[in-house]
Amino acid sequence: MLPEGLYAITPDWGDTARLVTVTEAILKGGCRILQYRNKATTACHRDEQAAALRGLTRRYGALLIVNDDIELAEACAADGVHLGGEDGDLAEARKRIGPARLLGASCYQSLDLAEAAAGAGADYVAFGSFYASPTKPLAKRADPGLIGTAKARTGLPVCAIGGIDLGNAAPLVAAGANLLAVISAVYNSPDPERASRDFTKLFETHRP
Ligand SMILES: Cc1ncc(COP(=O)(O)OP(=O)(O)O)c(N)n1
Ligand SMILES: Cc1ncsc1CCOP(=O)(O)O
Ligand SMILES: [Mg+2]
Repeated sequence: MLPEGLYAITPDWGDTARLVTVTEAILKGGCRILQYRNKATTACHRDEQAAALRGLTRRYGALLIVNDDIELAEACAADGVHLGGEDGDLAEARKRIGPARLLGASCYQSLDLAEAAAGAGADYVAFGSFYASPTKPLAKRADPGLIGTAKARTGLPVCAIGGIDLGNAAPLVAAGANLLAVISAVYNSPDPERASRDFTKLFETHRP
């Protein structure tokens, strides 16, 4: 079962001790779904970081999703994998990971992609970037109106991503987003535990 709320995604940090410390603060704040994403290191270092985050997420009863890499998701016993448009065929991925692991799909600004992802066996569909993203400044923008339509058309939980912070997140939750995927506003916060708690509270106050 997919939780709702903050979906923290790791930044491209090389320092595993710092990554684990800040991630632990985010989990203490209430986040129950974490994506391991590091586009800037070696496969060997990714193995080490993913294993550390697997141990940590288990201690907090949180799900661990691995970005891009089914092999790594299986190797670290993650709960699932997130794939974008250039990360392989979703139906094949579903076959490979079996029914037990979660499959998330990037749909950018496209309802057609979301319907195809649902047909291929995705467990959630992600749209974005909703705002200017410090992590992916060139990502195209998505309209919040997509959220309700995608939920109605796919019947799947919808994740919003891209430039989301505590000042702009509420309308996305009010529009029906089940998950808010966030990198900068939690990992670069002066108080990541508090940021996580405040994102979590938004779901109590703004969920439709
Ligand atoms: C929850 C979530 N949504 C979207 C993405 C982006 O995936 P993708 O387009 O494959 O880009 P990269 O993250 O691989 O750069 C995501 N990772 N997670
Ligand atoms: C991976 C990804 N895909 C679209 S925007 C984005 C990055 C989100 O990071 P931030 O929360 O720092 O904008
Ligand atoms: Mg990807």
